[in-house]
Amino acid sequence: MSVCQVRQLKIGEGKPKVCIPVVETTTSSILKQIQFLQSYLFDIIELRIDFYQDIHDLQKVQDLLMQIRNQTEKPLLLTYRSAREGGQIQLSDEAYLALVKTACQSQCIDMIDVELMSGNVLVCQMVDIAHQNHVKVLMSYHDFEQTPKIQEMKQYLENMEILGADLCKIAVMPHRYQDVVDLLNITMEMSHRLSRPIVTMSMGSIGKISRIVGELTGSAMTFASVNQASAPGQMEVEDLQKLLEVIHHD
Ligand SMILES: O=C1C[C@@](O)(C(=O)O)C[C@@H](O)[C@@H]1O
Repeated sequence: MSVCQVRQLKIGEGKPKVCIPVVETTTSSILKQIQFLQSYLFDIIELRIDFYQDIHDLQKVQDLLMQIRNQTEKPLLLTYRSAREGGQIQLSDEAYLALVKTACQSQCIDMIDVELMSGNVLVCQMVDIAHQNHVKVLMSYHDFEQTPKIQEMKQYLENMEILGADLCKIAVMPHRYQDVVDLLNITMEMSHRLSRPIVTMSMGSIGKISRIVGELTGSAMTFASVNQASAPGQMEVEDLQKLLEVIHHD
């Protein structure tokens, strides 16, 4: 597996890196939650900005990012998850681009989520802005309804690499155990084939196994919750850390 370094963190090496999404809606509740997280063991904070009530006010977004940066040195991933892919709101292309620009230029974030399905032109613009500002791109694809065909999932991951992703991520919904096994199989294959770390998860209850076996299959990051999950199947961080430790090998 290849490695993507963010601050001191080497994503793609050793145990999967644990990311905790913050899904609060106001500046004060977001800052409070991040303060609260300090007592937990994890690697990355994901700010789910689609939950933020002032997402349309870019000055407020910038101020928020600044306050977060002053509060924690943890690697910070900024994610706008579109309603189309299971998030809270749908921004226009212009608003999405402006948000990405503000976040990357703030110099307060380390990684940004870019949705593959935004279209190649927009994706390339966002990747350029991120890289000009030394922000890593976690490119993503989500399907909350089903697990796409194997060939399709592989193609998504390949396209992400071609479009300049630093990390390539897919999150899909299983309906049967075979869907979970398919996801694990393509993870193993693509983590060898691509020259970027990949992140995969099979959501929901039957997909939980995919959130703990990344060290074996080659999924470099896994998402866990503290009180509030941002997707079905996420485990509480303490439970996840125990399971990752049990599976860990030298
Ligand atoms: O894309 C992902 C993965 C995720 O959907 C999950 O299944 O854990 C959770 C989201 O917050 C994150 O942006």
